[in-house]
Amino acid sequence: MLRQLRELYSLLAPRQRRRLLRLQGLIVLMAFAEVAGVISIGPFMALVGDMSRLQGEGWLGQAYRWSGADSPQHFLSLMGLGVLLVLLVAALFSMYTTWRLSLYGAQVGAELSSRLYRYYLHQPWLFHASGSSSRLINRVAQETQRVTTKILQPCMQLNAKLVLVTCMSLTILVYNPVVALGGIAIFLAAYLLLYKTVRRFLINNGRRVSRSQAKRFKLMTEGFGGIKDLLLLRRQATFTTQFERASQKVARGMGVTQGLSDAPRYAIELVAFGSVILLVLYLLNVHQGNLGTILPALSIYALAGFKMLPAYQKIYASVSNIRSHLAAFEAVRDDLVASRGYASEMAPEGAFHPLPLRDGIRLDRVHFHYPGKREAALSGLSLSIPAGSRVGLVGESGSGKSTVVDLLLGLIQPQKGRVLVDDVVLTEENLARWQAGVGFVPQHIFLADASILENVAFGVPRSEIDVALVEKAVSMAQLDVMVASMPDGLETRVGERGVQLSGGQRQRIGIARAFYRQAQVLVLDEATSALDGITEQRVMSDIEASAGHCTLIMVAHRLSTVRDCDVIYMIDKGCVVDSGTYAELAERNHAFRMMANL
Ligand SMILES: Nc1ncnc2c1ncn2[C@@H]1O[C@H](COP(=O)(O)OP(=O)(O)OP(=O)(O)O)[C@@H](O)[C@H]1O
Repeated sequence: MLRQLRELYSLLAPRQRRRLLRLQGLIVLMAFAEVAGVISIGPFMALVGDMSRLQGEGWLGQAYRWSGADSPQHFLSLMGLGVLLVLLVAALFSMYTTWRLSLYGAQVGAELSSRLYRYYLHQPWLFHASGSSSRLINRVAQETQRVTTKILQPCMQLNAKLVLVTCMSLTILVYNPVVALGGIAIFLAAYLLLYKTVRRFLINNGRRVSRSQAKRFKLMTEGFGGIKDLLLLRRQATFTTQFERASQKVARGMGVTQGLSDAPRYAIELVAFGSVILLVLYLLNVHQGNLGTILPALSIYALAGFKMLPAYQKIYASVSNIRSHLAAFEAVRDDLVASRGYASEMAPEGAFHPLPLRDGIRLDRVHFHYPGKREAALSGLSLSIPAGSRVGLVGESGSGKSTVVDLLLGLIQPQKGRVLVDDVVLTEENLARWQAGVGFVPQHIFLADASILENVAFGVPRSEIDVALVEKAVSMAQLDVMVASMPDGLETRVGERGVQLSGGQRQRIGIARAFYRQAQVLVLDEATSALDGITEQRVMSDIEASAGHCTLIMVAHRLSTVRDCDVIYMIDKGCVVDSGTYAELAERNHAFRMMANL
């Protein structure tokens, strides 16, 4: 456990560590204030037990004469008030420190969560293509939440209470070593015994919660994501049953951990009462029943015990919570380590000047192998795309067209071969500049639950959207009639993932999004497949019109889409098997004729 906590500490940013150090100072001061409160009760009780001390030469007698109190009772009341004041200051200090500690824990948790989110959003395409988004959502939302409330915040509590218990124990140790050592030994033994008994159980319990939590997120993402199929197939029960089972496991796991952290309190209270009886008997025996001597010691022990008992309980509860939820930290640890020192902000889009394209783009004998796949997706594929031309990529499903598109977009890099823009090889250094000039329209457009305006200018802050440019892009994508018929025009919201729009309308928003970027290279991956023939023709002719200065790369199953292309590449098993104009291919290539239904 200590190893993991050290790792967690090493993940903190220097600023967070400095704050922690300042809080540590506050914690020590809080412990001193609490100790002062406990000690202050001693003289007061000594006086209650033996008022004749006021007449003596001791410091109590001197304080009485100096105070100007007109009677011993008056002095006792003043002392009582003084004790209350010290206790009040200690209580206020403790409240303030606890509040700061909770805030600190929550803030660190929020920062870790944001750091993970930022890290995941900046990961390359393959990272996302080979993993599941529900796993990432679970880590950013749920596991970091557990790290915050079940590890970080208990850690802060643990820290504060350990300092308090140590200071308090040292104080009673100075006051009476026998009583202090006896008391500490009894409580430590009781808690250690409890902890040893439940430790393994807590660890396994935490792992079970992590597994079930991940399953719940997966079921939510898949259930809501595939709702249309679920409704149609009436398979909701499969999902709800699994969800219920996973939820029960999470609830049981969390409940058991909480119960195991809280329940021992009652057993320990019993130990505490037993100890008080033992203490009274011991003191009466040592001081031969002299109440005046016993009372102050007893009050100090009682108050110290009153403060230490919940502190011990908190330490135990914190340790069991931390132990049980370490699995949550383990789930995100590697990603948190990887995200350490991650650039807090990537340069904004506009900061890159697009890489100019004068001659053309060339794929030179590129190979690409997806991790974990036996067959290569691309094996030595070469093709060239002259600047300003319209190029079509056709081929059977799985032949490698989308992989070529991903290479052209710079989303993946070839394992062998080169991607050349003019004669410049595309590398990590110039990738951002290349991407700044490329517009991409995928087959499935992602629409945010926002207005059409915001969806066209996707990712641009609301105040920085160029509305005139959006209007132009909307008109070029043949969307102006639809927008004009909508109640709020460009401000009309489209619903989550664009559920309030037809497939064709969604795709046209995607096309408008590419136009908004004023890209010099436009890549359309099955972008017009959801449009009806007439609309496709109109959108294509608009794209063609605007593509006067644009290079157009189109992937299409429907060959009519690429009919007007300057060159069409036929791809099969990761290689270019033929190329030419539509007419040339239709004349000489049998497979092409089959695809075109000629
Ligand atoms: N993220 C991925 N992980 C592993 N393999 C992949 C991944 N994406 C594609 N592949 C594999 O790479 C090969 C080429 O796929 P690609 O998507 O490029 O074909 P495609 O021609 O675009 O197909 P379609 O027309 O069906 O979209 C296929 O065998 C596919 O299974």
